Amino acid sequence: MSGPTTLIDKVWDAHVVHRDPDGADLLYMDVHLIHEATSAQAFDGLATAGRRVRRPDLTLAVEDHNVPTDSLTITDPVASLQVKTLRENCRTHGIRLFSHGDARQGVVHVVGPELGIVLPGMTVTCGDSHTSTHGAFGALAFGVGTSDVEHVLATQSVALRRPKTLAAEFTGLPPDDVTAKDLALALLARLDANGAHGHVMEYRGPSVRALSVEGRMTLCNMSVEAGARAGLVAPDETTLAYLRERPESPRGAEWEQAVAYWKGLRTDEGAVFDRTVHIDASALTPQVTWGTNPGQAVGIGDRVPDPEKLNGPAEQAAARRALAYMGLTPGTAMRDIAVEAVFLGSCTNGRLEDLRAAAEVLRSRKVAPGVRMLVVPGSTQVRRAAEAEGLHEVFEAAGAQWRFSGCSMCLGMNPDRLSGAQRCASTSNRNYEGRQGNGARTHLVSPAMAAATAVTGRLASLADLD
Ligand SMILES: CC(C)[C@H](C(=O)O)[C@@H](O)C(=O)O
Ligand code: SF4
Repeated sequence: MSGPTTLIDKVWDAHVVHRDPDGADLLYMDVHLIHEATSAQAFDGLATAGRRVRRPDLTLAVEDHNVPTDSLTITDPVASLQVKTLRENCRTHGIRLFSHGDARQGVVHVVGPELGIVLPGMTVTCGDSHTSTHGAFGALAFGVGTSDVEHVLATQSVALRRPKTLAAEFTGLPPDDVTAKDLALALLARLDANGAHGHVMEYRGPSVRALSVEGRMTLCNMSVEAGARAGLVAPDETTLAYLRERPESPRGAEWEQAVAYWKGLRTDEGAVFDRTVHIDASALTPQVTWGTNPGQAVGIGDRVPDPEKLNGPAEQAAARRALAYMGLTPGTAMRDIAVEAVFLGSCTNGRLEDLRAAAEVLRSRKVAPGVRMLVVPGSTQVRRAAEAEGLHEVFEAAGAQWRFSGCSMCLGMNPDRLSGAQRCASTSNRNYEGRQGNGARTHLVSPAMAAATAVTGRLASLADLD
């Protein structure tokens, strides 16, 4: 590419190994993350083809999706088999694996960044849609399917069509109670569930710059919920400060060299995006979802929308169906909706900063009677850091359960599930039908709102607390 270029195109172009006439580019991958839920078939395919893993040194495996969070012993037969298979595959190919109980175990998208193995300008892939999280560092991070996982294992590259570029411009600065999660939900509400299909988004503007790296991870994590291939934020001083302290980030002269390169990782003045969306962050309020896709979100002070008043027949039909599933009536104030469960965790909002925000709310307050609250650190490192600050005591004193790390109630793949049509305020990223258990009803919120909701027993923000 010549002339002013977007960051997305710069990172893409720096990784093209081969251009195919049919339009796909073969892209080199700097980091490959794997987990027990989506790697077994890929390793099987590799074995059938008689191949080895090309770069075990660039591959990192964790156990996260299936593991129980109330114990370090896996008893479920399906989970046991998946974990055993991952362990065998990692042993066979010499891949580093963080197992349940390891000090560095955790949700794959929390573990990679905290180790410092994802750096600005890198390409990252994983057989998991929320790989987009790693875009927070100015990396191009793609979730791929199992056949692509096999391809990356075998060749350290993957064939992808060049994405379109979308600038998500957040103008102004948000009010104090509006977090990265609220920015993400507000953007999704604007874009609709599949509105960024085929694009990579670059998050831009002063409110993105003001976010911590953790907040940027929350934002990038949800890119895929808009149908985007990935999302990223250009690196800056905040990124450098985060990376400087990571155990595996470059040191000494290598660090200096890397920083010099990273400084050029930004969208040039005058570069043109295929599409631009503006969101006025200063006008936002804390967001909550009412439906069964993450873009069905409103401000906490709003009401459940009337499907008949939405735009067009498709959106109306989707809303009718969502409301039937969610057991909600149009016009109900969001603040009047009572919940039975609260889930604080996941790769969206299971980092230390998220736990701190919730603990702040729960300090000297109690979880409402009849509400079950699970606090699940995104990684064992997060769990230990939180314990060192005494956050676990705050959660337990409030009546919440303090767990080991894993994907937990983010999805019903492990013992942490809701039963029946239970309603849950959740800091995760998906509210699809059955996501947290068959029939379960999910309302996506930020950590602070999850904690406020736990206290009041109804969907709430900080403004609802005494
Ligand atoms: C199980 C895995 C394939 C899935 C994903 O791709 O994202 C999961 O992590 C999720 O969040 O739904
Ligand atoms: S925490 Fe949830 S979103 Fe993240 S990887 Fe696990 S299941 Fe997927």
